[in-house]
Amino acid sequence: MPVSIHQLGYKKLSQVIFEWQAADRASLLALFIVLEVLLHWFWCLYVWLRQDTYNIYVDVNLLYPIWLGITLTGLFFWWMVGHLARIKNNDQRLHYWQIVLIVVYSIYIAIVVLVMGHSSLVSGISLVGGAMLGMMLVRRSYIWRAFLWQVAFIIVVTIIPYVGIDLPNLRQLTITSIPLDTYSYLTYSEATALENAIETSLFPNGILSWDNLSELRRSSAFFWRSTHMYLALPKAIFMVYVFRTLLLILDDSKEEILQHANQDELTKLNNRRFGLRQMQQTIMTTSTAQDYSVILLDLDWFKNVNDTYGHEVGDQVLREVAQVLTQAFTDKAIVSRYGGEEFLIVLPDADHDRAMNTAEELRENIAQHVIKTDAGFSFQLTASFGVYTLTHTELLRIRQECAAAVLHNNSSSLSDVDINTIRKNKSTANRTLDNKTKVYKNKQNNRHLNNQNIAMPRKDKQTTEQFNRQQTAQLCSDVCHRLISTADKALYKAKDRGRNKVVSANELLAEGRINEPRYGT
Ligand SMILES: Nc1nc2c(ncn2[C@@H]2O[C@H](COP(=O)(O)OP(=O)(O)OP(=O)(O)O)[C@@H](O)[C@H]2O)c(=O)[nH]1
Repeated sequence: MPVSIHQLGYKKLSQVIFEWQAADRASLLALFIVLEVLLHWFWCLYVWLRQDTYNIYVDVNLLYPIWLGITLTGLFFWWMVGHLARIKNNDQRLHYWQIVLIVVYSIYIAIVVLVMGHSSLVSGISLVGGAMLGMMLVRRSYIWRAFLWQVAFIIVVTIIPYVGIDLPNLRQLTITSIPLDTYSYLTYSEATALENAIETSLFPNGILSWDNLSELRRSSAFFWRSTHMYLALPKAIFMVYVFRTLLLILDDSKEEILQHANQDELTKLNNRRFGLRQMQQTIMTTSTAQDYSVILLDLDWFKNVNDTYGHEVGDQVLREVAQVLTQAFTDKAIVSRYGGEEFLIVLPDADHDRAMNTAEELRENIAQHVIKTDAGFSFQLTASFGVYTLTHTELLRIRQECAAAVLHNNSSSLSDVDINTIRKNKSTANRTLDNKTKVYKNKQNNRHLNNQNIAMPRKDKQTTEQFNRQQTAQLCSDVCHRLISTADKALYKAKDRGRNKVVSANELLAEGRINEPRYGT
């Protein structure tokens, strides 16, 4: 079905560009060309209606064949709009007609550019805008070639008058007589206007006055500048609008890609990777005046749900439990799907009592939640919880241990890697650095130097910073895994004690039932 403007009103441009079939997009391009050709047609009509005024600027004899050509081109592209949509299932014919479309349009616009002025706004916009729009809608390789031909064409028509060949130009008339020695200083349009003015006896008593000449120059320039703006600006505005929309679409896609990368497809919670990354960030940035808690929960006998009601109902359960979790928390909590039927909740500002109460509430909410299947069954299920809280003093200690470990690893690594470079450049270094740099000479002193950050060569500094970042990230990840594994031990105990329970890892640690996790080493 041919594309209509009516349809365009309802379709988002993103759909037009990315979701339509190739034939529909080519058909849309033909429709845009029809609109452009229509603008040109109305220009011809306007000049023809007011030819008494404009015949001093416009070669009316040339206007007629051009107008006829514009009319035929318009009809051809109007036919193309429907034709391209009709052959959408035949790839070969579609490619053939795409080439025809581009070739005919290129020739058409080349003629328009030629007769309107190849150095005008029209040619600039046609060259760039036409190519951009074309690339969005039809095969890019065709448009690229057409674009190169257009560039070559503009170069040729710029050079050709200098080898004595006259090209048709609506703004130009053959000059048969010119009563001025200063002709060489006049532009084409001024000379043309002058010539026409003489022919139409514009000058009173055949006398040329500079006032008349200035008036002619102004009116001629105004007419042609208005013409170029009329022909070029709608296309320019449209192009910028399309480009802006395209960028918005790209922004949306980027956001969507990021969301997919960080989100669990089934539950729409954070996925494990993103949950861990956020946990790593909070562990180093959260205030050390607050305790830091993690809750790990695992659905009880979930395999039975799958076995009894099927995998789809299992999925439904996971989605509904995720909803229960999302509704229970504020922005600060990090809720993620940690594994199959396991969820991780990080509360970066909760002390142990609050974390235990939260887990208890969640346990009750899940146990009370009724799952209703499409097949008409309804059932409830429970979950077991392991909770572990780091007090703010422990958090501070871990951070200090991490920082110390980074420093330690950093200096030993530096002594292995960088000291060689430094020694190689010893003579230069000795010359350029002050006395303090001589501490580079042995490993011990090198460490001292690094701590003081004295006149380190730029590249070494960057390597050190990068190394520090990697070390910190690695240690954060290590700390997170140890926190989760401690909570997991409590979860295991909850399962052991009959499920549907909340067990505190801190209590297990105090009772000596599990080992103290070690961080930062
Ligand atoms: N429907 C569905 N099932 C999943 C998904 N991911 C994991 N599972 C299932 O979750 C079940 C986990 O079973 P188990 O690890 O034996 O644990 P359980 O049956 O919950 O028993 P306990 O944990 O000991 O209470 C397995 O049957 C997995 O196939 C998922 O995305 N969708």
